[in-house]
Amino acid sequence: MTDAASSTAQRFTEQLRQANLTQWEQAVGHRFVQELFTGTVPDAVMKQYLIQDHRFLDSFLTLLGGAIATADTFEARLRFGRFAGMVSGDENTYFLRAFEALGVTEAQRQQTPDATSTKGFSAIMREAAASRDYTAILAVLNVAEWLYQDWATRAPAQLPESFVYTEWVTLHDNPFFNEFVAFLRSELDRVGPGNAALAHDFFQRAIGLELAFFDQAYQVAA
Ligand SMILES: Cc1ncc(C[n+]2csc(CCO)c2C)c(N)n1
Repeated sequence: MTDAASSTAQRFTEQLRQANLTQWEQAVGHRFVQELFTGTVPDAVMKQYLIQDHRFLDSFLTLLGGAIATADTFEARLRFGRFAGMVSGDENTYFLRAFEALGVTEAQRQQTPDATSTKGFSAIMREAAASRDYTAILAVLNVAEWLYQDWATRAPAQLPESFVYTEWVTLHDNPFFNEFVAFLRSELDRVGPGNAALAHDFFQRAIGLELAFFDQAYQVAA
């Protein structure tokens, strides 16, 4: 192996992914992802997924706030700040437009209880943010962002017609997002080895929740 290749193989974030590869691939290759690419997610499943994911976004912003508070460089704080602005803008309008296109009413959204995996995600994101530990926060952020980028970049060139599907792919595969994932990985590569057990713990739990999150969308009456 060349020096460059061996140092790539030893990246801390790659070690984390390799340690959880089975679950990672199960999530990235999930039925939901396959059906998203072909535009064949049953409407009831897509509605349930998006209702739950819109709630996920609320806790996610708490986690980003934790990253802004605990990052150890000004540059990192600026990056997280810019990203928080993007998430609070474009992505939020995607949800609202998708709810309208799918005929999801405000009442339906309010009456739908939190799925177990939504509660689990909310809890781990709040736990990581409350820990005030930059490594723990980065471990959860890396799973949430990198795993989504991984499946989105595996999408076929020809995407479905409806923006409900297509935009959910392109939101997770575009130059701004890809650069942010690269940044998240380099930050965890840098600080993670100093607190490896903690990083592994949060990373592993977050992957299990990602898988459960896709699964729960199918646990609705179609
Ligand atoms: C369960 C679940 N896990 C990860 C993501 C991905 N994600 C969450 S917030 C965010 C930032 C802006 O897009 C991204 C990429 C998701 N949506 N739902």
